[in-house]
Amino acid sequence: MHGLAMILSLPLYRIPPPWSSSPLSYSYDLRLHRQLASPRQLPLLWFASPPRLRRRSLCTSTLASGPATGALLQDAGATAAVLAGAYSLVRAFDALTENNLIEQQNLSRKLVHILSGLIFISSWPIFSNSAEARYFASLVPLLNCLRLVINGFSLTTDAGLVKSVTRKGNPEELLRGPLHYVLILILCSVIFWRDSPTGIISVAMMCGGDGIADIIGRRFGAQKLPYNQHKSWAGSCSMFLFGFLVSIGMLYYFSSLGYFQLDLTETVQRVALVSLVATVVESLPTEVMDDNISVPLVSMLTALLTFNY
Ligand SMILES: C/C(=C\COP(=O)(O)O)CCC[C@H](C)CCC[C@H](C)CCCC(C)C
Ligand SMILES: Nc1ccn([C@@H]2O[C@H](COP(=O)(O)OP(=O)(O)O)[C@@H](O)[C@H]2O)c(=O)n1
Repeated sequence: MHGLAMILSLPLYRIPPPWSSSPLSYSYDLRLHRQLASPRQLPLLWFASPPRLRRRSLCTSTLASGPATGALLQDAGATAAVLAGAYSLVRAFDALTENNLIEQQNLSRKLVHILSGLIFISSWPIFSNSAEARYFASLVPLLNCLRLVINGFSLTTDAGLVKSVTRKGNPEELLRGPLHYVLILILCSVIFWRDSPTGIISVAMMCGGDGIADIIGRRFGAQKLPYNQHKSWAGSCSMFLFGFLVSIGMLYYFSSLGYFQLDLTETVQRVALVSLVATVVESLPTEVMDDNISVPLVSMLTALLTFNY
């Protein structure tokens, strides 16, 4: 059976809406299990199959080498691919700024700020279901952490990196916002991973919420906050809205892949609360803690208290 015919022969499963309060139906599991039992028909849904079913197909397809070896190879490949993606993203924005396709270095930095973390957590499903997968994934921010430290102390000079992720082009700046950013990604990968909404929401608020606040606030932030003349209503409102929408979108993405099931109404209420708390904290006129620490940490705490995992 050639490729197209094979794909067309696949029964079109309707993945139960991730917001359904009832767990995956037995008939769905049974049908998908039947489908996965035959390696030749590893369906396009393999990627989207609930993790517990994926283990069987992985074992089926790696009987010769053993499931552990298959998972190790999968995680090593995924780590290499995401590392390459991280390097390419920074290089791409460096080139766009160099060629004046992005007129402002700050805009370039903020787009790297928004995209890096969101694409990173979006890549989590390509890692295996092994217990070690989260540690492989955390290698990406860890190696970027080392890169920031080495360049931050000017042990080497990566001009493209400095230009793409610093405000003023000083290498020491790499040791503040960017370093805090990757440390949070390591923490969320190892502690929460893709099994909990907490880490996903924290990264979404740090990247989507805090990142957009700067872009919108700098451009449309004429009306300053009464208690902080450096922050504006436009920046804070955009942080709340974008942080909320990106968090909901990322939770939908992971729940549609079967990592967890969430009740829509409760999730909207809880994420709105997390986004509100993070937005208020970000707007405070304190310089005690970098936003890349305070925003994800307060999001983590609020999400843990509301989602309980
Ligand atoms: C610009 C960044 C932080 C600065 O924040 P702020 O000072 O504006 O508040 C982000 C720094 C990103 C870092 C250099 C690279 C991180 C890569 C990430 C771990 C993996 C991305 C992989 C994906 C495939 C792009
Ligand atoms: N809530 C916010 C956040 C930022 N901003 C604007 O974005 C600029 C940078 O914000 P920021 O110092 O929080 O930037 P980062 O620390 O996130 O890099 C501020 O000086 C404001 O012009 C805003 O107007 N309202």
